[in-house]
Amino acid sequence: MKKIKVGLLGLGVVGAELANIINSNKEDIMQKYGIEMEIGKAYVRDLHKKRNADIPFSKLTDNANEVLNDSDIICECMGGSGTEATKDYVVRCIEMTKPVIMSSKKVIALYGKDIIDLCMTKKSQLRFDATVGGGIPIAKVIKECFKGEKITKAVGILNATSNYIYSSMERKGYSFEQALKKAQDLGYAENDPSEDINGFDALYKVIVLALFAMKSWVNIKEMSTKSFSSIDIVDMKYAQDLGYKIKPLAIFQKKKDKKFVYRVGPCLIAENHIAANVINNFNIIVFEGSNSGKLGFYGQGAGSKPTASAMYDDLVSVLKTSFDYEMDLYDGCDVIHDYRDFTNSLYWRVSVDNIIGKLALICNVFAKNSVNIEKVIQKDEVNGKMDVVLLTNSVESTVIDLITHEFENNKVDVNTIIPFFND
Ligand SMILES: NC(=O)C1=CN([C@@H]2O[C@H](COP(=O)(O)OP(=O)(O)OC[C@H]3O[C@@H](n4cnc5c(N)ncnc54)[C@H](OP(=O)(O)O)[C@@H]3O)[C@@H](O)[C@H]2O)C=CC1
Ligand SMILES: N[C@@H](CC=O)C(=O)O
Repeated sequence: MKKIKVGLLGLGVVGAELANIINSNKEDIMQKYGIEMEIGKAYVRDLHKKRNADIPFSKLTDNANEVLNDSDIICECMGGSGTEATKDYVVRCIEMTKPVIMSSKKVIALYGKDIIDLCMTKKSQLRFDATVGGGIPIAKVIKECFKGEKITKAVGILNATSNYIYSSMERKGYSFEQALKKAQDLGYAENDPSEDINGFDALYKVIVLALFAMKSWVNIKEMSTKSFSSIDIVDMKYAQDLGYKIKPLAIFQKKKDKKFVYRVGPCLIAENHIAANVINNFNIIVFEGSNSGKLGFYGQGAGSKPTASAMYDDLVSVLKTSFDYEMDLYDGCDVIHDYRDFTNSLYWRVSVDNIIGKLALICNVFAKNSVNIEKVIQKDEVNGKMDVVLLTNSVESTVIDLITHEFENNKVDVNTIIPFFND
C-alpha cells in the first residue's frame, strides 16, 4: 500500500480543521485510491497552545524545516504575520517538487507570479482554491466548466469578516467594533483584522480571481482599496430608505485592451440585487461569461470547516492528478484607477449646523465643481446638527478631494461618500 504523509504549516482555525478532515477520511482515501494517507508533522509557533485537532504532541514542531523534509505533500495554513516566511516555505516545497496546497491569498497576491513560474519550471503541483471564497470551489468550477467561456467582468462579496460586520450592524444593531470582535471569535478574521476591514483581504482575492477566471496577472503594487470601516449605522438606514443596501463589494473587469478596472470598498447596491441579500460570513461571486451571461457562486467565505473542506478537496485532487499545465496561461494587465464604468452616482452624507444658508453653500460647492445633484434629503436635526444626504453624478477622485477640502473649509463635515453600483 502506498503511503503519503501530509505536513501542515499552521494548525490554527483552518489547519486544525483540515487535520480533522484528513483523519476522518483515511478509510475513504484508502478505499478509493489505495493510499494510506496520514498527517506527518505540523508546524506551529506555540507548542503548548490548546489545539482543536486530535494530533499527538510528538507531531508538533516549531521548526518548519521538519515539516518540509518529513512530508510528501504540504498544506500551508499559515498566513498572518508570516507572509515572507510562508512564501519561502512554499518556494522550498516547489523546489523539492513536493505538492503544495495553499490557503494564504496574500502570498499569492504578492508573489503568485513567481510561485507559478517556479511551478512551471519544476513541474511541481500547486493548488490554492481555498484562498478565495472559502468553501466555494471556484477554481475547480472555472477549470472544469468554463471551457468556452470568456469571463470579462465580476462582482463579489469576497471578505466574510466585513460582510459579517455589516450584516450584524444592520440586523442586530451591533457597533462596528462589537461585530468585528464577534467575527474574530468565530474564526473569520485574519490574524491582523485590519487586512479585512481595510479591504486588503478582498483585494488579494480579486487578484486570485483575475488569475483563475481571466488568466490575468494584476500587479498589487498599482492597486488600492477603500476601507470598509467608514460606514455608520445611519448610512445603512438612509440607504435602506432609498431602496439600497450597503455592501463590502469587489468589482473588476478586464477590458479588450487588457486594461484592468477594479474597485474594492463599500458600495450601495439595489436591495433586489442577488448580492444585497448575502449576509453574515457568506460570499458571492457573480461572473459575466461571454456565452452564459451572469453566473453566481455562493457559499461560506470563511470559517474553519468550509475553508478546510476546500483545502482537503485540493489535497485529494493532487492525489488524483499530476502536473497542471494550464497554470501558466496568464498575461499581464494594466491597472486603471478610475472605476466609473461601474457607477454613475455617488451617495454623500454631510453634516452641518442647522443655520440659514448652509444648504445653498453645499449646492454651490457642487455646482462650482460641475457636479450635478440628483437628489437632496435633509434629515432631522440632532444636537444642533443635521445630516444632509445628497445623490450626485459620479466624479473622479480628484474632484471628490477638491469638494471635500472646500467643505472642510466651510465647516461642512463630510461623513460618508459611497458609490452606487450599477449592474
Ligand atoms: N480563517 C478563515 O476562515 C480563512 C483563512 N484563510 C487563510 O488561512 C490561513 C490561516 O488562517 P487561520 O487558520 O484563520 O489563522 P490562525 O491564526 O488561526 O492559524 C495560523 C497558524 O499558523 C501558525 N503560524 C506559524 N507562524 C506564524 C506567523 N508568523 N504568523 C501567524 N501564524 C503563524 C500559527 O501557530 P500558533 O497556533 O502556534 O499561533 C497557527 O497555527 C491564512 O492565510 C488565512 O488568510 C483562508 C480562507 C478562510
Ligand atoms: N478573513 C477572511 C477569511 C477568508 O478568506 C475573510 O473574512 O473573508
